[in-house]
Amino acid sequence: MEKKKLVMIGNGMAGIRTIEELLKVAPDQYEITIFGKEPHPNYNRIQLSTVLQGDTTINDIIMNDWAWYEENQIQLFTNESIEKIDSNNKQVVSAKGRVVNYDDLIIATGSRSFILPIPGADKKGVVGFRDIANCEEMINTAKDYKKAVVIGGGLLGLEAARGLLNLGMTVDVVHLMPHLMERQLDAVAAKMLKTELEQQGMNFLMEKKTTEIIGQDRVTGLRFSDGSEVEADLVVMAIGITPNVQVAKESDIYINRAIVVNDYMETNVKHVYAVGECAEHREITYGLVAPLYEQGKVLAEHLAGKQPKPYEGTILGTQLKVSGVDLFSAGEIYEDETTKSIIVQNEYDGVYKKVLIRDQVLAGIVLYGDTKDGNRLFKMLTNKEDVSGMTSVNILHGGCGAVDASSDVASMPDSELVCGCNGVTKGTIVTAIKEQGLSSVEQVSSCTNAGRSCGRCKPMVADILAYTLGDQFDQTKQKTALCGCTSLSRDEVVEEIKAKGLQSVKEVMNVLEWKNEEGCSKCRPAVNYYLGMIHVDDYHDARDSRLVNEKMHANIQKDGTYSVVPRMYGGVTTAEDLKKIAEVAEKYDVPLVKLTGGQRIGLFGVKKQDLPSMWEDLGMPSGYAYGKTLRTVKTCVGATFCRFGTQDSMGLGIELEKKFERLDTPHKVKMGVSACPRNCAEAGIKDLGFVGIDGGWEIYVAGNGGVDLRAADLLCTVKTKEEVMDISGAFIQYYRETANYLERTAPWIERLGFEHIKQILEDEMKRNELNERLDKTLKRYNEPWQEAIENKEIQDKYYTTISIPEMN
Ligand SMILES: Cc1cc2nc3c(=O)[nH]c(=O)nc-3n(C[C@H](O)[C@H](O)[C@H](O)COP(=O)(O)OP(=O)(O)OC[C@H]3O[C@@H](n4cnc5c(N)ncnc54)[C@H](O)[C@@H]3O)c2cc1C
Ligand SMILES: NC(=O)c1ccc[n+]([C@@H]2O[C@H](COP(=O)([O-])OP(=O)(O)OC[C@H]3O[C@@H](n4cnc5c(N)ncnc54)[C@H](O)[C@@H]3O)[C@@H](O)[C@H]2O)c1
Ligand code: SF4
Ligand code: FES
Repeated sequence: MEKKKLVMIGNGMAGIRTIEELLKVAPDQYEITIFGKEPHPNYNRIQLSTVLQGDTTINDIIMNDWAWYEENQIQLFTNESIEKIDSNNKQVVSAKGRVVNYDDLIIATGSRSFILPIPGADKKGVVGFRDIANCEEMINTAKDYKKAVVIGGGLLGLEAARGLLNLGMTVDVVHLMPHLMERQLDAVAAKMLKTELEQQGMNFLMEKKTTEIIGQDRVTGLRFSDGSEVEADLVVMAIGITPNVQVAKESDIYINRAIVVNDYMETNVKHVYAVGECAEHREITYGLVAPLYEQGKVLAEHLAGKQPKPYEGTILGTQLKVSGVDLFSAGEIYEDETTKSIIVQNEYDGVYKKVLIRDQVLAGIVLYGDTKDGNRLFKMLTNKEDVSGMTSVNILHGGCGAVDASSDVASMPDSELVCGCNGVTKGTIVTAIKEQGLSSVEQVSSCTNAGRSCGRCKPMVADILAYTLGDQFDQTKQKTALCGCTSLSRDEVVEEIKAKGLQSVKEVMNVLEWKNEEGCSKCRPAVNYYLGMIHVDDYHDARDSRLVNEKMHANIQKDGTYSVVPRMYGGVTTAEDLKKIAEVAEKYDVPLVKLTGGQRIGLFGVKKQDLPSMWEDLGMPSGYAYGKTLRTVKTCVGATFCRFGTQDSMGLGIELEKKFERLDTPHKVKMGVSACPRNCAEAGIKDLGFVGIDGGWEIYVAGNGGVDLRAADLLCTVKTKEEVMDISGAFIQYYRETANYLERTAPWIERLGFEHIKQILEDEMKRNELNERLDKTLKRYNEPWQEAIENKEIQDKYYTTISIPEMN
């Protein structure tokens, strides 16, 4: 049966959760196309605060990588917004003019930062805080400027302010109201919060209304309604959000504050749904993920025809992600004549607790300084539990004064909520641990979703694991399980492959009893790599288990096109090769021809179906610009032309590249060869670097010039090219055999210790053994594009077009 077409506008948290839920209940129902305005795959927006605060990196917050879309056969267009919905013809039109038909349409466009409509708001240095681009702008600004002002003392503003302090800026927070976070905290809790944040270094300008942003091109300060001014190099607006509904505005979809939906997320137009922050349900638009995920589940089940329970709205619980601050708030904040309150204020310990009760049920909770009763109280609030038989102590502190984590967990009822973001209870987690044999927090997350959003519940998940597994709980496994599909660590998997002689990815997963028999995008490429590393003589590579770029032998670009980067050994080319590249660029109408950082020429924006014939026309080897393998060997001109050169850097570079090209390594490997210590080829920030000196070469290892800058360590000095090849081969092979898949040489050497690696490489016998295994492995590689050109099956399987929506 032909699949129905589902199009989703927006590639954010609520939308993608909806698709994940849909794939669970109706994996084959739809051919799915997603448009995202941002250039990234789906990421955890919540964690932008932690990225800004320096606790994690952008790479770590990707939730569904490119491979996930590919594996689920989802056509993703990033960096491409939808500008028009034509609900009569059931079509959407993108800003690039792409027209795509749908049977069902989901609008999941989220919100944008509200920017004060005041003079100067468009100056350089004024940003919202909503996406990766904003986050990067703040991080970059902090490198050159020192004074930040955050407008808005709500959740977002305070998390941004903490991040900017961590980036070394001085920070003023401008707030309109008399106390901070007035939507979540009462005056007492807000005062305690303000005192704590002042101690952390924030300065507050309370009850200030900004009327103008001053400066020429770039912001230099703010002016307030009372005439006072404050200096600023960076202004972050965190004064709330505006739902993104422009795209629906010109159609006949009904919009109030946001897109109005019913209890099944249906809009007034048939086959058009809205979910997330762009949706308005019973006159409420939500700005936290918990309700949006509930909406997503209902919508997915509705689309799958499962007749879900209607979505009836959510009571929100909030916390602030600033270290040193422990607060929780839910429901109503302020007393009135219909409420009775229980209040405990312990100024000495900095603890404040307030529970509001109306008609014998909880109406609101404010906790500051001690939030361990937050989830229990929140459950009482949402379940509308009758508290008439309870004392105030019982309400505030529960049945017993338990202290340690395990007894806390033991006394928790199964129905108690553990992960507020994802609505996961203790009972669900315990059942998953027992039934699926889970043994790490990561596995519990991937199985139940607990911990996948703000991450605050992870310590509690770990406590539940420890309590449920008892003696079998192994703290070390918490970090080392290969992925959620197995409880085995990398080393255990490698040992099992060797001991049991396992030959294929499928066999590894079967014999080692993977929980998910197909594996996932994390373990499949890793297992394929380990198998290839172990079976030196022969290994039948599982191409479909590789990461998408390696599978395609081309780097997939933001817009779904690919890049073509032919090899230029040592960065050296010829007029003949340049002519070929120019002809191919012209023939295939290549939109961008660019010199890459690795001294070669890249052709960008190539259509998938053009790849084989382009490579055939080029007749050059692949540069593997997409691979976990040797990428480039950067060289300086060296002794051949440079008057400072003492060695033949180009000659050595070419020899190295020819020897190690195509070899699978745990992560990409880059090399640099300079012919004198002026080091023009930047050998000091390469995985392997060589610097010519009088009478020989210095060999440097484990440098990195990327995000985590690391200067390479001097491993040794040698006299001849042969020694260089010998040490390099042994180094690479030792890295191949001992690193975790996707671990660069820099973290690997930190983990194993430089001295240890040096000792191994100083041992001639070990070096010989390593080189022997390496040489055997190198024999089995062929030129991948030559194979593809000669093999029709490969071409049909990987390089024909599938369901790419047509351009208008
Ligand atoms: C810094 C920060 C910290 C946060 N912390 C928390 C927290 O601790 N807890 C919590 O629960 N929530 C938190 N949130 C809120 C949470 O991130 C949002 O509620 C959630 O991301 C909303 O999901 P969504 O899918 O509705 O919107 P989004 O995640 O914003 O996704 C919408 C996507 O649609 C795209 N889009 C918009 N228009 C178009 C178009 N016309 N065509 C194509 N694409 C389009 C947007 O570019 C965006 O990528 C935080 C938010 C921020 C910014
Ligand atoms: N930890 C979390 O749960 C978390 C963290 C960050 C963001 N978020 C979500 O992101 C969204 C945006 O957060 P937000 O804090 O911007 O929104 P918000 O609406 O919660 O808070 C905005 C704050 O700015 C203040 N304000 C409004 N106008 C002002 C002005 N002119 N000058 C000074 N202050 C002014 C308001 O009084 C309010 O306290 C919300 O939906 C929020 O829930 C949640
Ligand atoms: S590294 Fe030395 S030899 Fe090479 S180009 Fe620079 S100055 Fe010349
Ligand atoms: S509470 Fe946020 S991920 Fe669990």
